Amino acid sequence: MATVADIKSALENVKYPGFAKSIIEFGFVKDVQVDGSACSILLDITSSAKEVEEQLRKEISAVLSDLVENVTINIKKPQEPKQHSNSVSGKNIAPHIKNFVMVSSGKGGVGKSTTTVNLAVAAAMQGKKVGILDADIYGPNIPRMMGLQGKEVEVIGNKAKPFNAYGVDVMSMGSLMQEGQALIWRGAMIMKAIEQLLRDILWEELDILFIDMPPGTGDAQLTLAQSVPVTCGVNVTTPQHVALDDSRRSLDMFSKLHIPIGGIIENMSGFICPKCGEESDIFGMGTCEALAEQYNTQVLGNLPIEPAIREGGDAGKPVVYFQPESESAKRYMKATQKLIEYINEVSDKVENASIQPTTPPGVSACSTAGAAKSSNHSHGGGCGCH
Ligand SMILES: Nc1ncnc2c1ncn2[C@@H]1O[C@H](COP(=O)(O)OP(=O)(O)OP(=O)(O)O)[C@@H](O)[C@H]1O
Repeated sequence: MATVADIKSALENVKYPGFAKSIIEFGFVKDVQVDGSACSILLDITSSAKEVEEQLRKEISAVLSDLVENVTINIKKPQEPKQHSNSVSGKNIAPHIKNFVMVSSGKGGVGKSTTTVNLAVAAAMQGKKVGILDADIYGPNIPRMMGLQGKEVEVIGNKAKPFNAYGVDVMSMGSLMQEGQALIWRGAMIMKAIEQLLRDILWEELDILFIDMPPGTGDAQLTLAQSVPVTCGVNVTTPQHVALDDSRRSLDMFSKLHIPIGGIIENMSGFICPKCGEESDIFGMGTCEALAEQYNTQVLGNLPIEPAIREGGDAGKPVVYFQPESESAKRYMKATQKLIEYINEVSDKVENASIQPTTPPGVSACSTAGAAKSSNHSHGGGCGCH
């Protein structure tokens, strides 16, 4: 029968992967116990790599196979360093903002800006210090939706002060560009614009900055992910299968950029008749559950087509603030609560501020001229009850 000394002596033949010394010489073997034909070993190693653990398990089992029948190997190792969206660039150009939520959609017109506004206002109503950065350079609708259209930006030094509406700090490319001016955005310009919106705006200390991205997966998403540690992404989609295919691309992008997925908002999920209050299925309902499961995330909420949502958007009066008793407002509040819970779970205990900022002197974004596109589509229709 093998003894502890026999086991230790066999383990002297197991080299620590990548080194000439054995795990015994390194002092990584912390405990060996033998019980008849079984033995258990406790290792405490310095690498978090999966490959190192796998190799050690294989080699230990091999050297002990003649001595004992059953081997239990327990390995203590450091936690794998967490990948952030900015892990490669190491940049964090807005360290005083605790959490960044990237609101994305696979395609345009699905209600991404509407969702951003209502989630942000709901988060402020739930006591958070919140901002919205409208980075949708192709169609910056946030000023209209927050009742800020046409307001002049206040410039202090060479930085711009965000507006405040309904308890939320807001800055939009739309407020910095001259309305109606067309501009073709190319890669480098998009990157510069996104960086300036983070660096040259006097953002206060915020708990959450919601960022309304241009639709799709392009340079803007990449730049943002490399510029700050994005806490999580929220995907907005409508329930039709064609929209879900686009959403997959958007969700794949989150994964590639190491952005945790906070959840999916299924927008225009059914229709609530303003006259009878009845909910009817128009584009399909509940189709995002399977998508959420596939990406190991959650559906934050199913938002119906409700005229009050569109009217609130057009009038600059977010439904969650002005009609808190409406079904949509309640669902936005619930979705926000779920999102905040998720943020609390994933956000590191390490303060964002402890990641060293890189702040080369920037040029004020206020000088940037461009286009403001307004794309408010109305979703009317009826449930057929009248
Ligand atoms: N659940 C809803 N019920 C009723 N109207 C809605 C709903 N969601 C969005 N809308 C309306 O649909 C239109 C498009 O919404 P929004 O601008 O938020 O979409 P988007 O995805 O941000 O579009 P873009 O790609 O142009 O930025 C707006 O008029 C908005 O008020």
